[in-house]
Formats: sequence, structure tokens, C-alpha cells
Amino acid sequence: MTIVLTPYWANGVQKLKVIPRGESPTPPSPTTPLSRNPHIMLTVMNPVSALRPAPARLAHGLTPPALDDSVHSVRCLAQLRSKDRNIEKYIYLTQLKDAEPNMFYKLCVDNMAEITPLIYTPTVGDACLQFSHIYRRPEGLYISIKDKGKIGEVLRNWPRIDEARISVVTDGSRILGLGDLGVNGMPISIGKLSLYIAGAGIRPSSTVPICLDLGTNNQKFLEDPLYLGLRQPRVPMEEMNEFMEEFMFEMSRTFPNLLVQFEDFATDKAFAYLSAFRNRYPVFNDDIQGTGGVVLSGFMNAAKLSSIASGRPLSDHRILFLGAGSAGVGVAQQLMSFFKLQGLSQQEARERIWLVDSQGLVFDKRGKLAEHKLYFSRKDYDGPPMTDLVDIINYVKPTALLGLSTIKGAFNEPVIKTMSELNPRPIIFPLSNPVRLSECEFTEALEWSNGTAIFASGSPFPEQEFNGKMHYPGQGNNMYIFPGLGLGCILSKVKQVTDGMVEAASLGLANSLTPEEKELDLVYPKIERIRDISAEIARSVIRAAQKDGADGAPELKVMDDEALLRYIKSRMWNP
Ligand SMILES: NC(=O)C1=CN([C@@H]2O[C@H](COP(=O)(O)OP(=O)(O)OC[C@H]3O[C@@H](n4cnc5c(N)ncnc54)[C@H](O)[C@@H]3O)[C@@H](O)[C@H]2O)C=CC1
Ligand SMILES: CC(=O)C(=O)O
Ligand SMILES: [Mg+2]
Repeated sequence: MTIVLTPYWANGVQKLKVIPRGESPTPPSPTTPLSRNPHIMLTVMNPVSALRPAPARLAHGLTPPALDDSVHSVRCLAQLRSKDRNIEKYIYLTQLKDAEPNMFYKLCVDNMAEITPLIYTPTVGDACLQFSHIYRRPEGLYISIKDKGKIGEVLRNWPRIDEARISVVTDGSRILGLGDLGVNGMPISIGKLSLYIAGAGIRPSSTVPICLDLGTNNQKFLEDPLYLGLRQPRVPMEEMNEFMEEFMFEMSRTFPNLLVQFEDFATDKAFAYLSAFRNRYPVFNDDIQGTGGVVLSGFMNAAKLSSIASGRPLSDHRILFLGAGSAGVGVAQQLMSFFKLQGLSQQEARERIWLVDSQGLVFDKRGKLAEHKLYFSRKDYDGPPMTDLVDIINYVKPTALLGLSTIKGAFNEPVIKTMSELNPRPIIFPLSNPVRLSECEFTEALEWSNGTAIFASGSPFPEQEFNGKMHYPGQGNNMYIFPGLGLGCILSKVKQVTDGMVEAASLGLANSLTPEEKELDLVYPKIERIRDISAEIARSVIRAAQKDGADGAPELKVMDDEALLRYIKSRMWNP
């Protein structure tokens, strides 16, 4: 029997047809009763992972008499909550998405705060670590180094080429702070795209999760009989460069309307491929640009709170980074905008930023530095290497300490106490993921700063009462930026993702706090409002694309801002 994947939609449900070899592939009328249909009709419920048909459903008699969607969502939530371990919840949700995508996304949209940590960080980190063991069904595209020379052929196996609008692509070489996870990186692409769908109303069928397999240097995985990727070390950079050239070229040929998000490439590759492709294809790097955008936004709100307490002008802030990888340097680059918006020159803005890596303070006289650290390397220090974080804080006197180092506990009691001695309201952003690699926990920051810290972390922490007052941690995670950025890019059919568009996304997010959220000292809006926020971000991005001449949808130019927002909302997919 030949399986012909000719999907079409009937009554809101995608159908696939299984045709005996040699028969015509014309789909029968969706109204043909199942029993009289000469073909076997299969109902495919999941446009994202519709690579294998699910059993027939919905026809009369095939579901219990009292199955009602509103009650079923309560049932699904109860099943989810009955599981003790988050990884079990992840597996349950993955199966639900496969079997009933509408229900899955309804649960996500209605319970954003509860479900996001299960499909995204921190749980997605465990899902990646265990992917080869918990794998059940195909989802997404795998392109391996063995496909070099015929990548286009593999891409054309994707069942919904015409609908494809957004792809998250990882090579698994630096998944969150967990290192090289090879092909086990696929859940990160899937998880990010689920947030695009839930958080910005991107149509599920337009998303393409991709994991590139260039080998892995993870010895444990190479020795694991269940490992799902190629059993070979990573290929040299030169070979990977050729592979990436072919991959991006074939992507643009196969999917002419696709925006590509690079995700969790190791730092050298992250910078190299962003600069190699950003002027040729619509592509952005989430760890460099998305993280830069989200931290700029939270920092703007945090700096206002901190300056109210200290009386220092905004332009006087001093930012110390622990971690100088793709995320640290990406954020540092984006934070230059904060100082420039205060009227500082490029040079003055740069002088407000200090980097610390695994060797300590980054300064010119230290010796040879990786290319991406050069711009922020200090020219004004020529003493001995400085490695102790408390010493560095006492030297720099920062108002803000940002962690993108993957070092759990690096913001310890002496560090936070020193920051608190220097600042009435220190800005403490431990941004490493997943939660177990966070530089400090929310309770620690509150306790050691006596409740004064303005806090945002990469992964979520629960709110806390301290000294009789409720305190709310922010989540400084690129998940606030990329859904709206992607939506804006898709609707305005961009040819490129410019710096102006990323900055616009960031400012759109910073300005989205409601009076109630400001009253609570929040630096990011509540995640429950993500859809509205994404729409606002998309509008800012579209306007910036128009300004930069990067858009391809002239009809949006004539709309005023209100009409554009209405249009964006009307185009968002709802489960
Ligand atoms: N909150 C968010 O939205 C995002 C968070 N991240 C997180 O940022 C972290 C770093 O990501 P990348 O920059 O891509 O990784 P990376 O591995 O390139 O960078 C890590 C940096 O930390 C430094 N480092 C390592 N050990 C150190 C030590 N003991 N003391 C001081 N510095 C040390 C390294 O020298 C390097 O500069 C990851 O945990 C990742 O999950 C990344 C992107 C977004
Ligand atoms: C959030 C994210 O993109 C990361 O931790 O890599
Ligand atoms: Mg990432």
C-alpha cells in the first residue's frame, strides 16, 4: 500500500488519504460517510507533527456520547496535574499535542504560566537530555552531515512546504546551559515553536522545527545505545561552513517565505552564521538578538526603579556581565542602545559595560581574546588578572549584575551583599538556563539584599513574600521577544531582520507594562498577556521593517497604527 500524503481540511480537521498502489490520489469528498468511503480515511489532528496519521476520530460512534470540548479541557488539565514529575508532564503534553493539537494549544493559551515551564525552560532542558530515551513519534526535520550535497531533497520531504513560514533551527551544540546535546537538541526547536503558536498565534502548520546533526562531542551520548543521532564527533568548522551554506541556500529555495531562527548554536558558530547569513536571508539568532532584546527591555524598566531609589541618572548605570558567550555579548551589544537613548555616544556607552568570563575580567592586556569579546574588552585596566567576582564588583562598582555564565550559585551571598552595599536597589539578573544553572535563586537574592534586589531570571521562580511584602520575579527570557518578532516578520514578509527591528521589539516590550504591573515593580509584563504583547511587538517590528526598507508587504504601510494592530490580531491563529 502506498501512503499518499495529500492533506486537506474538512470541518476544521486535516485529513490524509491512504491509497492502494496505482489508485488515483484524488481525495474523496469529506462528506462521504466513512463506511462507504472506498478509501481508508484517516484524521490527522496535529498539523505540526502530522508525519504519521492518528487513528480515526470524531465520526459518530467513535467518541463517547458526552465528550464535550470544554469539559475535556478540564479532564486534560486534571490528567496533566496528576503527574508528579515534570518530565512526565512534558511527555503527556507531547502526546496531547500529537493527538489533539487544538486541545494542547488551548491548554497552553489558557494556562500560560503553568504550562510554559513544562514545554519550555526548565523542563525542556530535561527533555533534551533524555530525548533519545523518551522519543516516541516523529516531529520536525532532521538534516545530517550525511545529507550534504542533497539537502534540498531532504527538505522537500516536509509535508507542508507551501505553508511554511517560520523555522527554528538548532545544531544542538549548546542547548541552554547544558552543552553539546547533539540531535537531542530537537525539543528546543519544538518548544520554541510551540511558544510561537501559543504566544503569538502563528499557525501550527506553518512551523518547521529543525535539528541539524553534525555529530556530537558528547561522549556519554556517543556511548548510549539509544542515542538517536549520528555516532560520530562533530565535523570540523570548515566542513560545517559548507554544510550551512548549502542548507541555507536550499532552505530559501524550498521555503521561499520562511523566517529562520538560529537557536542554541555554540558561541563561535552562533556569531559566525549570524554574520554570514543575516544580509542574505531572513534570519536572526535568538540567543544573541532575542536575548539582547528581552534584557534591554527588562533593564530599561529595572534601571528606572533603581534610579528612583538611588537618585542617579539613567545614564550613570554600570553593567557587569558574568559570562561573555553568545548570550552575554549579544545582550551587551543590545544594551548599548539603552545608553545611547540617554544621549551617550557609542564610546561612552561601551565604557558602561564590563565583561567577566571563566578567566575573570576581560581586558586588553590579559592576552589573546576570542573575537566576540574584543569590542567590550576593557582598555582602561592593566593590572593583574582579576578573577574574584567580589573584587571585580568592588573595582567596577556596577549598578547591575547580569549572569549568562551557566554557573549555578555564582551570585552567592558575598556577591549579592556587595551589590547591595553599593546600591540601594541593585539590579540582579541571573539569566542562565535551565533553572538549576541559575546564578542564584529568587529567595537568595531577596534574603541577601534584604528585599531590595530588582530581579529577573532566565527560568521562572515563584513569587515570594519577604518582610511582609510580596515580591515578583521577572522572567528575562527571549520567549517574550521571539514570538512577536516572528509574527511581525511573517506578516510584513521581511527580506532581512535588521537591528532596528530587534530594538523595536525590545522597546515594544518595555512599554507594554500596565499601571498595575508598574505598581508591583514588575520589569516584565505578566506572561498571561503574551498574546496582546506579541501583537504590540509585531506592530513595532513591522513599522521598523518599513522604516529600514526590509518589508515586503506594502499594503501594511497605508494602515494607521490602530488598523495595523487590528489586522495583526485578526491574523493570529486561535485554537
Ligand atoms: N535568559 C535567556 O533568555 C537566555 C539565557 N541564555 C543562557 O545563557 C547561558 C550562556 O549561554 P551562551 O552565552 O550561549 O554560552 P557560552 O557557553 O558561550 O557562554 C558562557 C560564558 O560564561 C563564561 N563562564 C564559564 N564559566 C565561568 C566562570 N566560572 N566564571 C565566569 N564566567 C564563566 C564563559 O567563559 C563564557 O563566556 C546559558 O545558560 C543559556 O541558557 C542564553 C540565551 C537566552
Ligand atoms: C532561553 C534560551 O534561548 C537559552 O537559554 O538558550
Ligand atoms: Mg537559546
